[in-house]
Amino acid sequence: MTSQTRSSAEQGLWDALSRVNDPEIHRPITELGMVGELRVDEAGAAEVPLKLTIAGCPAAQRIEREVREATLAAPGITAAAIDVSVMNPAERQAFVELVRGPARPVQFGPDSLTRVIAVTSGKGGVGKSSLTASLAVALAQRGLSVGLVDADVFGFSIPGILGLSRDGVTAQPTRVGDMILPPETHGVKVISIGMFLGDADPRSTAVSWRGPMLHRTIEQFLRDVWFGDIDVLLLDLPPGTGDIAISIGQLLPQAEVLVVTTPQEAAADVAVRSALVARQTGQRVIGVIENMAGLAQPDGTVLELFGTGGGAAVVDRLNSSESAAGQPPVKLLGSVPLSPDFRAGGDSGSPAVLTRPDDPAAAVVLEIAGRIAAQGRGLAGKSLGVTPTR
Ligand SMILES: Nc1ncnc2c1ncn2[C@@H]1O[C@H](COP(=O)(O)OP(=O)(O)OP(=O)(O)O)[C@@H](O)[C@H]1O
Repeated sequence: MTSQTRSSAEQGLWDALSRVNDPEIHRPITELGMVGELRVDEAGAAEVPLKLTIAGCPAAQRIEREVREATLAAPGITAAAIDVSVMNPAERQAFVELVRGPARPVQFGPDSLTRVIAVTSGKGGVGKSSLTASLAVALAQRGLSVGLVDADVFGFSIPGILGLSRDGVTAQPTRVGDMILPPETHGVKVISIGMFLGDADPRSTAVSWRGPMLHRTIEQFLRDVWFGDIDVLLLDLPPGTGDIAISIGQLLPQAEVLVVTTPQEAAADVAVRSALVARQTGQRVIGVIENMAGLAQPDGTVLELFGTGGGAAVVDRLNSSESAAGQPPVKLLGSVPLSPDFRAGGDSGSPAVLTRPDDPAAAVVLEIAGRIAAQGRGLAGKSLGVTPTR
């Protein structure tokens, strides 16, 4: 049925339904082939065939409710019968191609306008995942559309920190054909290896893969997981200078890199090394974040549990290294103090940047997010697709 063959009541209903968005794709269901040939009889009774992408679609109830409400609110409609079915394979393939385009390139290549920021550290346990998740939420709160890839395949913790994994059960991505839609939480689209373990409990499941398998997994995350037009993609890398860091360098050479360290000298040493690997693969280090800095005591003194100066030391060494030639100077973006509430927010899946923005650690992370958002993406080396005129 086309707009020419619809009665005016049917056209009014179609227009009303075009204001209902698919909650995962964020586009009108009428554009996505999810509404079939609708009918309105002379008494104003409407029949709406609604096609869901897959059986058991997690958003099914919400879509059906919104379609019913929109139908009953359309001009002249007196009754609504919503006939829910599931797309056949050809319709599903058409849906995927409509959303993603016919080809399946690795997303976020050199011509993408999405800023890609990989977060790295030398040592484990310095708070890299907590900061990456909190920065993602803070950037989303500033109105940016944000994706987050948990590439820390051995130590994946992002689903837990963001409340997508509770009591051993982790949110699952929706699969439509070969397209994977990442779960969204606190405004961030998140994908993690922890979401691909089937029924295994992520708390007690080890992922022990060699380099090629890791490379393929990251490549699949960037090819099959559909993030849409996002402003920023954050990647939580495993600590150190291993296979994943090198894969990211190959797959996303335009990625910018944030380095997380603690104030401790031993952490600073290895943090510098991980940043140098990133530079070797062509990535630009945009800043250093010092985490686990002094904890304020009730008597006003500050407990420097991990010493002081690690963040500044990493900045100095990166700026004085030979690899700094031709690079903009690296800055210390902030020093995040130790904070029991910040830790507790991550443990409970409710990041302190949302629930306790005045917490000293959360406040610094919010400030850093503001600084990163203000930097914008460097367009050096990027083809803008314009030809100079004389
Ligand atoms: N500023 C902070 N104050 C208090 N606790 C913190 C802070 N930052 C991180 N933590 C806590 O430290 C622990 C380690 O943090 P996290 O898992 O983010 O580190 P990581 O560097 O990603 O570790 P790995 O890479 O080894 O997985 C967590 O329990 C986290 O809640």
